[in-house]
Amino acid sequence: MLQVQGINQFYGASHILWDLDLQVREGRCTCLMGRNGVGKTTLLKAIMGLLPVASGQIAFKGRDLLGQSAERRASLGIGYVPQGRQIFPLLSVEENLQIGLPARADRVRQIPDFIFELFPVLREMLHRRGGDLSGGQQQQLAIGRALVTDPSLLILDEPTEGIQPNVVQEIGEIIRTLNREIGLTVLLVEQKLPFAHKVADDFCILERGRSVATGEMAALGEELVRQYLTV
Ligand SMILES: Nc1ncnc2c1ncn2[C@@H]1O[C@H](COP(=O)(O)OP(=O)(O)OP(=O)(O)O)[C@@H](O)[C@H]1O
Repeated sequence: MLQVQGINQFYGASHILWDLDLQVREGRCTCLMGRNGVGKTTLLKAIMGLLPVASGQIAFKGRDLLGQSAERRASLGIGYVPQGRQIFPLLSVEENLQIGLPARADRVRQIPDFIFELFPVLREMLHRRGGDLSGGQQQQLAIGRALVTDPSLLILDEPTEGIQPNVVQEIGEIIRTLNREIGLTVLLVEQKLPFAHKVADDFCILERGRSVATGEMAALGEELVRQYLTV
């Protein structure tokens, strides 16, 4: 569904992503792994069009993405939940969700009902300020906001970061439901190995901006974990 080929990316003179390939198969959940600073967030931002790339190709459902704006990539069916969630603390839950919808002069921004079926707490908290929600509720809000346009690929950057351990499991169940029951293809960055094992089908490990190992999650061996993932 998503094919990244030979991507090179620079921050100024710093070469961050090196000839990087990534395949995300339709209907599956792929986990992008690697230690801090290896380029995971940079890769997601490049896919979303939030950072320019120097060379390479990115295709979504066979269509070239690199010539498209970030807004256009979202409208083609890619939802993005950034690292740190980035909800607006002073806006209501409803306003935060509406921000995910494209602006239409001819009608009120209507939040689809399935969002509240997936996240009943967001309906309960609809008029509360985003900043008043707990960390887990904010993560649901951030995922809900990425889903209001009904994407076919959902990209999540460290969805469990800063979330209490008992809520991490809840976030995992939400991602599993989205992927296995609703059929969304998922690409996520995740550093917690047990969580990755629970939700993901495939892995791709980055090391210093290069893809160094890929495969099925069930086959991720101890040697790769020791070499590239443990700190
Ligand atoms: N805006 C920026 N300007 C310059 N260098 C940057 C910028 N953002 C990130 N970097 C550098 O790019 C490299 C990759 O960073 P990136 O955030 O993509 O890594 P990551 O794997 O997502 O790490 P983490 O798990 O800590 O979020 C790091 O060396 C980082 O210092």
